[in-house]
Amino acid sequence: MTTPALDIRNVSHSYGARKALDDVSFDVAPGSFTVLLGLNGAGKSTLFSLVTRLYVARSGEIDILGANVMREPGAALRRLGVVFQARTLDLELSLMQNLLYHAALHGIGPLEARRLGMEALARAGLAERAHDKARALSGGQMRRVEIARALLHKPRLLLLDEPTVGLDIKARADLLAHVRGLVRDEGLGVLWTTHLIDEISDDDQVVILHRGKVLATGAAREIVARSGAGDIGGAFAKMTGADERVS
Ligand SMILES: Nc1ncnc2c1ncn2[C@@H]1O[C@H](COP(=O)(O)OP(=O)(O)OP(=O)(O)O)[C@@H](O)[C@H]1O
Repeated sequence: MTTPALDIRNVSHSYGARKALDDVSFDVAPGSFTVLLGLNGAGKSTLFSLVTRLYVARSGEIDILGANVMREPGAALRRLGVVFQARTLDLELSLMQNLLYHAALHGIGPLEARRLGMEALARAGLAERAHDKARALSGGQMRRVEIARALLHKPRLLLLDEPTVGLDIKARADLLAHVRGLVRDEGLGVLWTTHLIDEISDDDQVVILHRGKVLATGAAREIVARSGAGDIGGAFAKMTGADERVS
């Protein structure tokens, strides 16, 4: 069996008495676009914090390409790229400076960092903007730079936490197409969190997370078929109660 890009087994986490994650298990295969679908408060950000080791899981195991985040954190985190929900570019720096800063944090020397930076910007369609300040970019372009930065050290797993928040319809579609292209062309494993049904394609892998529990995993079309609903929004509503529709 191929080693999963991300393997989450029986993970639980509480904030005081509030259980944010309850025995969560799923995996992300290499070269798969996996959507973590859940409403606000489902536990998506908590899960991100555990995978990135911002928090320590109270119970359960998390492996990134076979490296355990607790026992081998250095190896695990080197295989991981993350795009957080909040924007994190320095707007006063150029795109290249933003990338070089990240490369330095990963111990990549300046010459190699410039080469990798130009390569990453070209992949993002932004090579000609390398020396523009980040402030001059549109929201969608900024997201692409954040993705380029997250991929600079060549991780095999990319996590994106609600990356389309604040983008218009076209920028959302472009960003989705860009990331799906990375999955297809480079075999990256991607975990994309959202509460937006229309970001899911029939062939995507989906994990439905609701109030800290995984309610379903599998290809979107299989989840829909199993539920007897007409579409993934209907399947979600059936599983969670009709009043809890995702948009
Ligand atoms: N630092 C914290 N202290 C206490 N409770 C928290 C904390 N962070 C999250 N929670 C609670 O844990 C649960 C899961 O929250 P989490 O932010 O992980 O969900 P989410 O799916 O990412 O939602 P959102 O999209 O709104 O960020 C919620 O009930 C939330 O109120």
